[in-house]
Amino acid sequence: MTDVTVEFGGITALSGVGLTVGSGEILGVIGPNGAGKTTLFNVACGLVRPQAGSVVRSGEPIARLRPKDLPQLGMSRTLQGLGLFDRMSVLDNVMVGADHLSTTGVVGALLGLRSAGRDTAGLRDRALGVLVELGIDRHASRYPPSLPYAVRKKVALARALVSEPTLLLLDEPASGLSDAEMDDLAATMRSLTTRMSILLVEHHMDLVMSVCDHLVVLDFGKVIARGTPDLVRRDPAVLAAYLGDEVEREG
Ligand SMILES: Nc1ncnc2c1ncn2[C@@H]1O[C@H](COP(=O)(O)OP(=O)(O)OP(=O)(O)O)[C@@H](O)[C@H]1O
Repeated sequence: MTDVTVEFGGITALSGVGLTVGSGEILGVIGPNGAGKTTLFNVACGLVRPQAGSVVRSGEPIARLRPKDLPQLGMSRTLQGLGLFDRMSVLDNVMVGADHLSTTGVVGALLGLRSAGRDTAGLRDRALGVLVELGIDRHASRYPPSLPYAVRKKVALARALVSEPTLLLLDEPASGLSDAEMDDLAATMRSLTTRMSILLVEHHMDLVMSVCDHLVVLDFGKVIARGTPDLVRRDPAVLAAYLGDEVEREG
């Protein structure tokens, strides 16, 4: 992103924000409540269009990024609300994430269109492969409402992975997870970096500090610090921003 500014009415949610997710790196975006993290994530996935600045992918500015353009750009996202289909099996939920790779469409296959059969066999294999990678293949034929939250989160991640993105956008993937589940998520994220970059927006400091290569810290819509977790952790501007947040909450 270069020089991205977003205003909602009179509120400046982002002001001249620039960041780069390097190849194979995990870039974390952190900041106190209201700092602009969600807005930044929404700009990255085309849900919010900035008033100024641009989103650049592989050196090319993207004129009007929309969420449906993400697969063609080698991008994929998970959202805080998991957005799984309750009446579809885990495997079908994951296959939906790869719809653009199929000529007839997964939806066509799910509707029983015969022409879609051969086309989706490959996608089914790929979806199963991702479920195996995430250790949830035994749940392939289950329905999301019958599964624990952590497993449903993995299904949502699997759906984002099946399109084989080279840039994965994760919005608060650790929310609602136990410490052990978070360790598992961290290991998964690290292993994914062999084939993709990750932009991580996350509140949970332990995860951010342990898994990210670099961090960008927002406060009141501006970048107040950037660098390795070790550097950012000791930055006085970051400490002051978070301390202010604590004081406000306690008050
Ligand atoms: N749709 C909107 N309309 C008006 N103001 C908005 C809108 N979305 C965000 N804002 C404002 O923009 C600022 C940044 O909000 P944003 O949700 O991006 O911050 P955040 O860092 O994600 O916060 P949190 O950690 O609380 O989720 C806030 O002042 C927020 O009130």
